[in-house]
Formats: sequence, C-alpha cells, structure tokens
Amino acid sequence: MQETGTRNAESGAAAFGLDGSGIVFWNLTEAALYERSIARGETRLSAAGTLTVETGPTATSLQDRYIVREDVSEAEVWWGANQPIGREAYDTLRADLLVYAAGRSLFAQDLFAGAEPAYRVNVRAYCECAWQGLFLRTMLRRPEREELADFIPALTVLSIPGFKADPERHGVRSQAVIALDLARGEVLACGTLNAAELKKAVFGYLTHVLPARGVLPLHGAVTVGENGDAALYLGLAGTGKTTLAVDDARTLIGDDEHGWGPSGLFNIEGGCHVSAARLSAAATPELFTAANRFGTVLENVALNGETREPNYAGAHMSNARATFPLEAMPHASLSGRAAAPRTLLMLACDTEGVLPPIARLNPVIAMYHFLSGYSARWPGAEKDGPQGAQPETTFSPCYGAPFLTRHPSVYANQLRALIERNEVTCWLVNTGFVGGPAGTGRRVPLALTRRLVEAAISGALGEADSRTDPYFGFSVPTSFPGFEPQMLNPARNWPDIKSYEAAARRLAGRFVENFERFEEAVDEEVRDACPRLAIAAE
Ligand SMILES: Nc1ncnc2c1ncn2[C@@H]1O[C@H](COP(=O)(O)OP(=O)(O)OP(=O)(O)O)[C@@H](O)[C@H]1O
Ligand SMILES: O=C([O-])CC(=O)C(=O)O
Ligand SMILES: [Mn+2]
Repeated sequence: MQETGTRNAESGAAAFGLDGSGIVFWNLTEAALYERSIARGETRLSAAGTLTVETGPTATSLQDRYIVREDVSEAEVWWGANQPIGREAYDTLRADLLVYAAGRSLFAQDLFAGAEPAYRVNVRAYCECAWQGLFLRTMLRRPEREELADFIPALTVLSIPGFKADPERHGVRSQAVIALDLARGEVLACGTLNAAELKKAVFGYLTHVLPARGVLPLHGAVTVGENGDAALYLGLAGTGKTTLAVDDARTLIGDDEHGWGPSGLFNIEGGCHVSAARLSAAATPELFTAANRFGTVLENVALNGETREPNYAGAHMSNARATFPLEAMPHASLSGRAAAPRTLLMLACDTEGVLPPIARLNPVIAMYHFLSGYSARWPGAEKDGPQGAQPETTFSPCYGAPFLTRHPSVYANQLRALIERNEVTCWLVNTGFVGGPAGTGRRVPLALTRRLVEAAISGALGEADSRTDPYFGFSVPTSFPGFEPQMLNPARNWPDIKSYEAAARRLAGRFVENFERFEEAVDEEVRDACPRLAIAAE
C-alpha cells in the first residue's frame, strides 16, 4: 500500500497483511480527518463545527459480537455471555476484508488505551471511514508525535463498514460482525457504522488482559475532590455515570471505563461518548458546550437543512451520541489518574421502585450487588426506541455484562479484595424509580440523588442514623440534616405499605433466582450475604 504520515516505518500496514493499490493515511489530526471525511461524503459539517453522521439503528449489535474460540480462549472466556466464532470462519473473514481493503483508502491511528503508562495497551486502528478514525482518536488517548516512531500495537482494529459479511461463508448471523481475536490481539468489524462497537471491543480486549496484570477493568466513572479523594461510580448504560460525575466541585477523571490497579485508578479512555438525546444548554451546560465544538463527532443528530444547526430534540434520538475529548470538559483531569477510591457508588436504576435512594453496603454485600448487577436497560441504549419508552429490568453482572470476556466472579473477587485493602465505603444508589414501578412510580429526583451522592462522598452520610433493610440486609440512612426522612424510605413513597412489601418480596426473589448461576463461583460468605433474600423468596 502507499503510506503517508507519521508512523513507525518498521511496523506499517504490511505487518497486518494489508497490501494493494490503496493509500494508508497515518495518524491524521482532527482538521485533516474532517476534510477527508466531508470530501468522501461520510459526514456533514454542522453550524456548531461538529462532524455529523447517521449510523442507523444499533439494535442488533449485541448479537453480532463474537470472540474466536480455540484452545487458548476456551478456558478463559465466559461463554455464558459471549458468542464464539471458529478460527477458520474468522480467518476467512479476515482474508476477505484484506482483499476488500487492499484497493481502498484507510485511516490508521496509533493510540493508547489506558492513562497509566505501566498498564496502557497500544491500540492501532485501520478505519475505512475517516470519521471513525476521528472517533477512536477522540475516545482513546493520543500519544505525543514523537511516540509514534516506535509504536508497536498490542491490539489492532480493522473497521470496514462497507464490507458485508456473508452469513453462510463466514458462519455468522448477519452482515454486521464485530469479532475479537484474543490470541492475536485483533478486532475485525464490518457491515456496521456503529462506532460504539469499536470502543466496546477495545474495552472487551482489556477486560481480558488487565485482570492477568492485577488491574480490575470497570464500567464506571471517576471523580476526584480537592483533597485527592477519589469516587468511583459504577453503572450500566443510562444509569447516571456521566450525569453524576459532571460536578463543579470535583475533577472528572473519566465517565465510562477505568482500570483499578496497585497504583490506583486510571481512565482507559481519552474522551466521552455521551447521550445527545434532548441535550440542552439549560440542563447540562458542560455537556452542551463540549458537544458543540470543533472536533466533536455527532451521531444520529439531525441538522436543520438550511441553518445546519443540530436538532437535539429530534424524534429518532435514542441512539444520538456526542463524542469529544476530555479536554472539552471544564473540570477534566489531564493525567487521567487518581488514587484508589474512598467512595464506591453502584448506580442501580431500579425499575420496581423498591430500593431506597441510597444504602450503605459492607464489602461482602457490595460484591453481591456487583455480581448481581441489578438495573434497568433503556431501550434507547441498544436500539431506536419510541420516545418515553419504559426501561426493562435486567441483571447485568459487574454493571457491564456486554463487556466482560471473563467470568464475572473474576472481577468480583478482585473488587472485593480492592475494597477491603483500601477500606472503601460502598453505597448502592437508586437512580431509577420510587413510589411504584416504572410506569406508575416517579423517577428519583436527580437533585436528590446529587445531594445524597455528595453527602456519601463527603463522609457525612456515613455518620447518619440507619436501619437494616429487612429484605436486602444493607444499611439505610433514616435521617440526615436537610432531608425529609420520608425521602430516604422507599416504603413511605408507595400508596400503601402492603403493595410496597409485595413488590419488595418479588424483587428480592428475582435477586435470589438470578444469583443461582453464581453460587458455585463465590465463597460461603457471599452466598450468605443476603440471608433475608432466601426468606423473602419463599
Ligand atoms: N436520579 C437520577 N440520577 C441520575 N440520572 C438521572 C436521575 N433521574 C434522571 N436521570 C437521567 O438519566 C440519564 C442518565 O444518563 P447518563 O448519560 O448519565 O448515563 P451513563 O451511565 O453515563 O450511560 P453510558 O454508559 O451509556 O454513558 C440522564 O439523562 C439523567 O438526566
Ligand atoms: O458509549 C457507548 O456508546 C456505550 C456505553 O457506554 C454503554 O453501552 O455503556
Ligand atoms: Mn457506558
């Protein structure tokens, strides 16, 4: 291939098997990627200075993900939640993609996943679309120019949306494939423009390699206070990580993926990929400003045909996202690193309206909830859902089942050890419903959640009087200055106590049922963490 731009000449496209009449544009910066992308007709420029692209619905992406199954991966991968693809089928797809790519232009980016030099992973991406090159350049961490000369990738991503897989020939479900080869350190993506799949595939690779190095990969946000006290917010998509981590009083380390190792926490990413549905300057000024600037990629946000203003209130917005570098946020950390957290907040968007707005967890109950991963899945996070769609109840282990390559107990055991060693105070925060299930109950007011989170992080809430919840065994604050006691007690928000109790018993039963799959994998203490659940289920 013809190659142009700053790169490691010893490790070019040929090293990956890319060979042909096409051109590889190495490590283009933002302005050059903009120019190429617009000239190629991939994207449009908005009045706000952003690149705007339609990626289509993302509904099927989860079923189109695969991991190569062979001797090496056989024992290490959690096949309970990951789909296998055979080595032969993968290699056929790889060869076909290389033939397709040989005569085309590719946008190559050399990047780091991980802000901690000791644990970062070198990621190289070859993208058919210039805008996807910009997306990954923005989402991962950008090396200095001089670091490119000897860059050797540990993981190589090949993203070719224009190539459609042949289900019969490639042994897959549809034209879209995102396949991870752990042994060789590769991701092949084709038949889809969905860029989130690329960042998720990189994270998936890290959930495999980091635990072996003593680092726990987490689907969570991190902030740091003035005294260097870090807080970690774990939660599924749409449960409030970004919302709560954007806090004037605290520095933002990152809003979605972190590693927790011996030296503390580090951001895996270098950017944010935030929901842009109904984005407004009034509700979230920091995010609005970051979304409306040069360098930001807007996915699935319509532009006014004349003024080219982004229309965030548009109807098909559930997969609308804005991607911008962390530097675009006013309180972002440049180092991307922090000490071990003092406070751990697990954000559970409770669809049943049963969980208290906040509860204190001991390390064993924290591990139980981390493994359970009880929360809501919003239709919008996976597909184009109608406006006002109701969330579905889900149990997503480690609040990130779609990213886990190993068995959830691997991460849960690591988390428990880290919590105990660092004496971390753990809380379960209900960012979902109160007073009834989704549909009849109301959403916990965001302002209340913010104040409770602030009080948990400051340590003040830990001093409050509390009661032990009869169903879940955790400790619930009963009174705290500035809060109506009624706000802290979910039962008192229901129309009557009997219906609350029935709902609580039902939810506890679902926890017990869900946890059966993990009983073999955890020790007795964790199995017994919620004895009341067993009673409640009867
Ligand atoms: N009590 C609450 N706490 C947190 N968020 C709330 C609450 N009530 C409503 N919300 C809304 O829920 C949404 C949470 O979305 P957010 O983008 O913060 O999720 P996320 O965890 O960062 O997701 P992702 O992993 O997809 O980036 C926001 O629109 C927020 O305004
Ligand atoms: O950024 C994204 O597109 C997806 C994401 O965080 C998630 O699914 O949790
Ligand atoms: Mn996320």
